Amino acid sequence: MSDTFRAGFVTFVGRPNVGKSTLTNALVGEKVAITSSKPQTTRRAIRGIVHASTGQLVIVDTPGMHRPRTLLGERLNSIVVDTLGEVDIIGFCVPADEKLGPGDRYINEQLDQFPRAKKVAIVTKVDAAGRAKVAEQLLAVSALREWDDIVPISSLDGTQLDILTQQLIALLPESPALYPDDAVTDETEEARVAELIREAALEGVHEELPHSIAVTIDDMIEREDKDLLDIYANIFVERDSQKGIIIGRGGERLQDVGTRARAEIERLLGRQVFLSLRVKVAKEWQRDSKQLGRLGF
Ligand SMILES: Nc1nc2c(ncn2[C@@H]2O[C@H](COP(=O)(O)OP(=O)(O)OP(=O)(O)O)[C@@H](O)[C@H]2O)c(=O)[nH]1
Repeated sequence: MSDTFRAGFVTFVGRPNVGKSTLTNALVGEKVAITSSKPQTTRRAIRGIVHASTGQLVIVDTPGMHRPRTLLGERLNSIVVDTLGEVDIIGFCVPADEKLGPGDRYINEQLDQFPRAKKVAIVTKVDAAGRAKVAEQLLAVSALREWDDIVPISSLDGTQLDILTQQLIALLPESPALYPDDAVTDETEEARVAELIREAALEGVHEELPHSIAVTIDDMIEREDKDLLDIYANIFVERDSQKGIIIGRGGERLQDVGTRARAEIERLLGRQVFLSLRVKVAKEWQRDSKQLGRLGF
């Protein structure tokens, strides 16, 4: 072991649902990227920061690569390309419990455009596959290209996460720390609160609705007579019918979203909050560049 300190950026790519956000959270040890069983819930380049004695690993979380169908889709893809051009390491994630498919191969081929980045294959979810299947997947992945490393992991039970951190840091350039050693993310508190609300609103909704939800924060203000933070937020959807789905019969669903979001926000901020949620319709916001800008994309 040398005492060289290393620091730099990594991003995880892979098909939707392969476990990129869960891996980010597991490595950072705190909830920074939202996770969901729905594909493509990640929209922003969120950084999580892993601190080790050997170095500092800054994780840039990108949306899954996919073929764009809307303006939002195009912006997401351009975020991915911008991100990949800047990072030191690209971690290509494939799940152990599904055979390599055309989607994985497509993404792997895209990586040729980023010769500067080291490339590490990460076989995720090994807890969900038997030993033979994991071995088979490692073999299949190693045939795709000359990887700088191949690491099988599980974010769920923690298998090999320390090893992955060490291997990734070993591939980073020599550098002093890039962030203070108590920082876990450079996202603003407000952006993290908005993401937690979006995550709560996404739970249990189907099909195209996930892409139609955006959250903005109007205000976060201290209550005068109490140790309480008042948060005023908007949930934007694209159509009146979607508004009904979010609100639910007699407002029941919205109340439930508020309760779950508030619990997560209180955990993040370590204090009591009052959360006021309003559901608004912004017609076809995904296709409208002015509205995309207003909603933070
Ligand atoms: N069994 C198992 N499931 C996992 C593991 N990691 C993630 N998952 C599950 O896989 C699903 C997708 O995980 P995410 O982390 O949201 O996947 P993602 O690749 O970030 O997805 P997008 O944001 O859609 O690109 C969730 O239901 C996770 O609980 C793991 O190590 N083992």
